[in-house]
Amino acid sequence: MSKKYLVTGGAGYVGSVVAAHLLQAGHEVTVLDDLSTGHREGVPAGVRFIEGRIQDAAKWLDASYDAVLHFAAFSQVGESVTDPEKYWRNNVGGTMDLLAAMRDAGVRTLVFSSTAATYGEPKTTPITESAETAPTSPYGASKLAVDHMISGEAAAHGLAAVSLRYFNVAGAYGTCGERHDPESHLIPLVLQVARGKREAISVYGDDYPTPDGTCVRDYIHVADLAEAHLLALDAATAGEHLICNLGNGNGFSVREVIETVRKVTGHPIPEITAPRRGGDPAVLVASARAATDRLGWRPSRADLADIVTDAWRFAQHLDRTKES
Ligand SMILES: NC(=O)c1ccc[n+]([C@@H]2O[C@H](COP(=O)([O-])OP(=O)(O)OC[C@H]3O[C@@H](n4cnc5c(N)ncnc54)[C@H](O)[C@@H]3O)[C@@H](O)[C@H]2O)c1
Ligand SMILES: O=c1ccn([C@@H]2O[C@H](COP(=O)(O)OP(=O)(O)O[C@H]3O[C@H](CO)[C@H](O)[C@H](O)[C@H]3O)[C@@H](O)[C@H]2O)c(=O)[nH]1
Repeated sequence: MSKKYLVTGGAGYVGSVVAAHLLQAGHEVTVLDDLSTGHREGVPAGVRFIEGRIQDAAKWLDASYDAVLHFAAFSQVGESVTDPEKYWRNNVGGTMDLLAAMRDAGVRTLVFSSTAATYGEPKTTPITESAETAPTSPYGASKLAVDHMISGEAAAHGLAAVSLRYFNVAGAYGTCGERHDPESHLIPLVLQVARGKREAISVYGDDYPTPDGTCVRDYIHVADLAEAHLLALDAATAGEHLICNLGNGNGFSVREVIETVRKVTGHPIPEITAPRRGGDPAVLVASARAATDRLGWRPSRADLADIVTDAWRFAQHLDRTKES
């Protein structure tokens, strides 16, 4: 049955891919985005677009919406360390306003973009949802605060809520892909070398306790991630706040990623060994068992070469359309 959804942050990377999936499933989709880091042209055709802030969501939200999928946030880990108040105000303050607007409008289902950054430096691998949450950045702390806020909203006011804790999102879906500015994520940065936009890739540390000394991450295809959001909408239950990790359960090192980009693009990708980046855990790999058990989710694009191939195709699309 066709439903009506509000997607906050739907002009951004993950939100635009989820909006495209909702549309393809036959739903009516409205994107609310202030374009602070998003791109108007990234919003899929056929979606209603409102340029506005989640802080003002009450202006547009009404009982005709079946649920909100909430992606709008600032998400630069480094910036959150130097400008933490920006993160508390937007990610936490903005979500408080959004939850109030949902309560007032009687919209009682929420899917929220949480993050592996809520766990901080893991004590055991793979990471389950019962692992200690000890974020190492204000970004991670702001997302954890929102998770706590949502738990309270579910317990006190019967919200049906699912938080999805993404690990390293990568890849693209058609013309929806990753375009952060500045870019900090490994795969788009390595692809910038292949596109001739940067000379070499810096490898942040090769003395970690991992097989090749570089950090290991769990890369998940953004289209697999999007499918989990549709399943989460079905699984959401009044009064419950379900939290699920989303990852493939496989770790790839920084050097393995660079090597995969060399194979996919045919470019030599020069690399420079640089000092460690502050706050990077050596290994972050998800247990996605809860997502499988509770949502019925199974990733189908776990191969790193497939993920990089889709990201490369999107980068070439940007070059063709002369975008950055
Ligand atoms: N990309 C990742 O690897 C990753 C990993 C874990 C979690 N997340 C989370 O997923 C979500 C989406 O991330 P992304 O990579 O697509 O980021 P993005 O920056 O591409 O998208 C965020 C969108 O939110 C919008 N926005 C920000 N504040 C807003 C506000 N107050 N009102 C309205 N719109 C606002 C921006 O303009 C942007 O379009 C974020 O909540 C992020 O914390 C992302
Ligand atoms: O130029 C670069 C960029 C990154 N890296 C390394 O590549 C790995 C992946 O880095 P990303 O910046 O792509 O991703 P992170 O693992 O830092 O970040 C991810 O995990 C975080 C939780 O720790 C947040 O959830 C964040 O949103 C999510 O993208 C890290 O070891 C990083 O040090 C490099 O060596 N060189």
